[in-house]
Amino acid sequence: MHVHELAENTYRLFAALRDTRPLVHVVTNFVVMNQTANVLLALGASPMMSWAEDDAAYMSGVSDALCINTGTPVADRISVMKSLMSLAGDVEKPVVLDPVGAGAGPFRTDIARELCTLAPAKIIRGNPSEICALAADHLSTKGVDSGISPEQARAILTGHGRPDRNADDLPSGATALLESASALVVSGNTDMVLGQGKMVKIANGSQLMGAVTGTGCMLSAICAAFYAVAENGFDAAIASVAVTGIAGELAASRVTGPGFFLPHFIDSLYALREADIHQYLRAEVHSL
Ligand SMILES: Nc1ncnc2c1ncn2[C@@H]1O[C@H](COP(=O)(O)OP(=O)(O)OP(=O)(O)O)[C@@H](O)[C@H]1O
Ligand SMILES: Cc1ncsc1CCO
Ligand SMILES: [Mg+2]
Repeated sequence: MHVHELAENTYRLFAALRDTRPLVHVVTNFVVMNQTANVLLALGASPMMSWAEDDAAYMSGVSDALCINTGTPVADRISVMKSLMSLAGDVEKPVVLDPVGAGAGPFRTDIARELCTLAPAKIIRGNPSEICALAADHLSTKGVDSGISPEQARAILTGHGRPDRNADDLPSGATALLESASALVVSGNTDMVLGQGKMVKIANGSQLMGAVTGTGCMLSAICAAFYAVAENGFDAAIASVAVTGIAGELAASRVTGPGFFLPHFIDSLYALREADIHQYLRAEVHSL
């Protein structure tokens, strides 16, 4: 597929999102809850941030997509996350799992791994070491930050460089994890979207996105909004990464540091035009 087709598909999904205004139920961490709701509104979706167990069955019945983020995993939240993912799995509702801090100690890693077994129609979006902690038992996350680069993650996830690897009979970490997901998004200076046998690399974004907290969490919520209107998780993930990166780049061009970055990111998402997607998208398609 050509970058022009990726841009066209991204805009088609963006327009569909704005037309339908999907209800996105987000159970996320206490650090980013408010900014995530504002980002979803600016994008054109309708956010709902409840984490009450009493609310779970009703919300699951009316929401168009679910985003689960394990950033502040207190007991009540873990329990409602599991209930919501199971309910979503029953009706094949689009789900995004953001395994914040997977690979930073056994507590978080185990929670993320258990959530991975629920709701197969899901995008898993994390930074390089979070995804590698799920796919390849590679434990290198520093708190909530990645301990490895996207390129190192690519080598680990595809099994590249492993002496025992036989492409025919040994599934790579990514392939095995994709049995419980429709797409994997590994974010960083370059983002990778992995699906069965295919990968798209997207080089948009700005260093400032790593200088404020929660851009990854917001990307995951954006993935859920796009998944609500997309035919599959892979296309939803590409559109989400593209839109987030381009809005981030436009915001970064208007500020001198992280302090004002976030409001400009919200404004850039709100004002994003079809022409911006065509002009700025930098993507490459690879086979895995
Ligand atoms: N150096 C960079 N250059 C370009 N874009 C970046 C850079 N660092 C992060 N990004 C972008 O920021 C977003 C979040 O990615 P990141 O890997 O920082 O997530 P994260 O570690 O999960 O963040 P958080 O935990 O703070 O939510 C992605 O859209 C990514 O493309
Ligand atoms: C900083 C931080 N700590 C727990 S969750 C979170 C938000 C970014 O993942
Ligand atoms: Mg994160």
